[in-house]
Amino acid sequence: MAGSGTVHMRESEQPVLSVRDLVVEFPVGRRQKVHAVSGLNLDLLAGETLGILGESGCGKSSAGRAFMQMPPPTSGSVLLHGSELTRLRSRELRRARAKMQMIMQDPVSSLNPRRRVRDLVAEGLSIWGHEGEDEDRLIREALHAVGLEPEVVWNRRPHELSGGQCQRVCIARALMLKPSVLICDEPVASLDVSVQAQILNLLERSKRSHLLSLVFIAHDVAVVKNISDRVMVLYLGKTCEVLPSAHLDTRAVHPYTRLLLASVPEMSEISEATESGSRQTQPATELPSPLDPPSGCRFRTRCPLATDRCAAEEPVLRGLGPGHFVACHHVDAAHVPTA
Ligand SMILES: Nc1ncnc2c1ncn2[C@@H]1O[C@H](COP(=O)(O)OP(=O)(O)OP(=O)(O)O)[C@@H](O)[C@H]1O
Repeated sequence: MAGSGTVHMRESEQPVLSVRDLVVEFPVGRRQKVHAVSGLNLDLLAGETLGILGESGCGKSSAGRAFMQMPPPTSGSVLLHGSELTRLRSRELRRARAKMQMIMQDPVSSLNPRRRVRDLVAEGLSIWGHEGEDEDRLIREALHAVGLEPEVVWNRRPHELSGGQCQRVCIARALMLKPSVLICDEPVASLDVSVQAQILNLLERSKRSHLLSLVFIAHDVAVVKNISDRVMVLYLGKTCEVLPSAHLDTRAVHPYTRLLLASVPEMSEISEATESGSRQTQPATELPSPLDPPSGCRFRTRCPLATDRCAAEEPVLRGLGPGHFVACHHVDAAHVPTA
């Protein structure tokens, strides 16, 4: 199903999360709309981390929020363990959604400032009927698991914690619901560099201990490469390329992926070494308006390879090799370095 943009590496497995033809649009005034996500397809397999990479404004957060139905997408399908979330209403949706939790970029503002840590972590427990005598024990265990001392933070409010501690509370709160999918939307972007690695390690550990699948949304190429098994590159709401993260810097061929790699010094050295003269990336320019995206290939206005065909015909996502898909008229398997 490469032509439909489906990215499914281990064909025999049932995905935990399947997204088909996802469209997210935001009306602006009477006539216009922001085309935030335009026909996204993905399969997330058990235990894998899928990175979604792209510049600010490419639609990463809109996609992640639409997976959660916060708000529901304009159209398309979101199947979680085979259950179609877009058709569920209120109570059923809350229950189904407990299996998919989201960690946001700004942990402080995603916590109710008036509530204490104990109550913040307890939020949502009622969905699983864990209220009652063992609730405090579960909360203590959850705090321990994310590296917080329950005795120290129990009665604290978010403003009495650091950003990293607030993100740990958010992770504890999410894990309390025993999700199978965790959507992490730029979970370290607002944190000090010294704390970022700790939170990334905690997410890795939580993934293993809770048998989670992760969708990891970020604009930071190095962070996405390090934490993900596969990377999906998004540009103006469309998928450009999907490939195993281990091959991101050596085998990526879409001109947009190469542009992103060129912005990372240690990766651009490798990219330049594998790049032919005709595939040099252009310097960064402005993202076109998502109110009126370019016709055909949305990247064509910034692409060094663009031709008339790119304006007339939208490239379809097609397979170049195992787990490697690209949507570009001008690259094929022969462009993928083999070394
Ligand atoms: N509620 C909204 N109303 C109108 N436009 C929106 C809304 N939310 C997002 N957008 C627009 O949709 C487009 C995609 O935004 P989105 O936040 O999904 O991108 P992103 O890749 O996650 O970027 P960032 O990392 O900056 O959040 C942007 O043009 C943004 O301005």
